[in-house]
Amino acid sequence: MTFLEKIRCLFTFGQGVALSLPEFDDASDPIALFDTWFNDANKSGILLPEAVSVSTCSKDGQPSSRMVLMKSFDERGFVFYTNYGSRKSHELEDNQKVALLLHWNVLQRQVRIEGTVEKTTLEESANYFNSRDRGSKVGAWASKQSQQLTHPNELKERVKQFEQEFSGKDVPHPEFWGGWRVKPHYMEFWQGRTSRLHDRLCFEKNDQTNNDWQTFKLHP
Ligand SMILES: Cc1cc2nc3c(=O)[nH]c(=O)nc-3n(C[C@H](O)[C@H](O)[C@H](O)COP(=O)(O)O)c2cc1C
Ligand code: PXP
Repeated sequence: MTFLEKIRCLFTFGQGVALSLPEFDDASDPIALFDTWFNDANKSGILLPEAVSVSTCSKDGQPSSRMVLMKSFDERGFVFYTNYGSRKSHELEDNQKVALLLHWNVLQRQVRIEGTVEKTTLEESANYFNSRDRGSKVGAWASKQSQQLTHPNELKERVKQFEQEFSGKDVPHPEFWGGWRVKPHYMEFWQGRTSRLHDRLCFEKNDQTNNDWQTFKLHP
């Protein structure tokens, strides 16, 4: 983003933004557009532009959402890492349908993604786990994510226990911790505009085996 664009964003905040939209036609690729928007978000100085809401659904149809950090994306999908014993992971095991939501407020932009999940490979999960700092690695072992604490000091005690267990050694990658890749079949790019006359650029595909996206626009 240029300095001038930043100033224009500041002045138009809340009333739509002055960033130009890319050309949009049937040949457009939503991953390439996401890449452009993600770069804009990174350059804009927004804290944690990679923070994304993940919505899952329980067997009986109860949706739930939480934030995670998106660690990578490409043509294959959007990846985040978590505990495979967590609530979100249990729900994703039962129902692979998932929705992601990103909001970059300074840019007046929102991206909606719908798709299905698959687990990242063991190698991919281990590679990412091994890149984390030691404290977060120990934390992953200590946290029985989404389970109730049985007593107030349980988490602290478990951290101590695993610090001792791995003292002087590398912290290994736990098999209960890894990535989910969201394979999109619907993506919508929302750009705020004046008078609430926003742009909504949508991409949809019916066949996961190819990269043929249909494009259309929606009323705001
Ligand atoms: C900004 C932000 C980023 C987060 N990133 C992650 C993440 O990448 N992975 C994760 O497991 N939890 C992350 N969390 C915690 C989750 O929001 C959530 O509390 C946790 O994963 C348990 O969710 P669940 O019980 O629905 O499975 C993050 C929270 C915030 C606020
Ligand atoms: C519980 C948990 N797991 C994973 C992450 C992902 O971030 P990182 O791998 O950078 O620690 C976060 C980020 O808040 C988190 O809270």
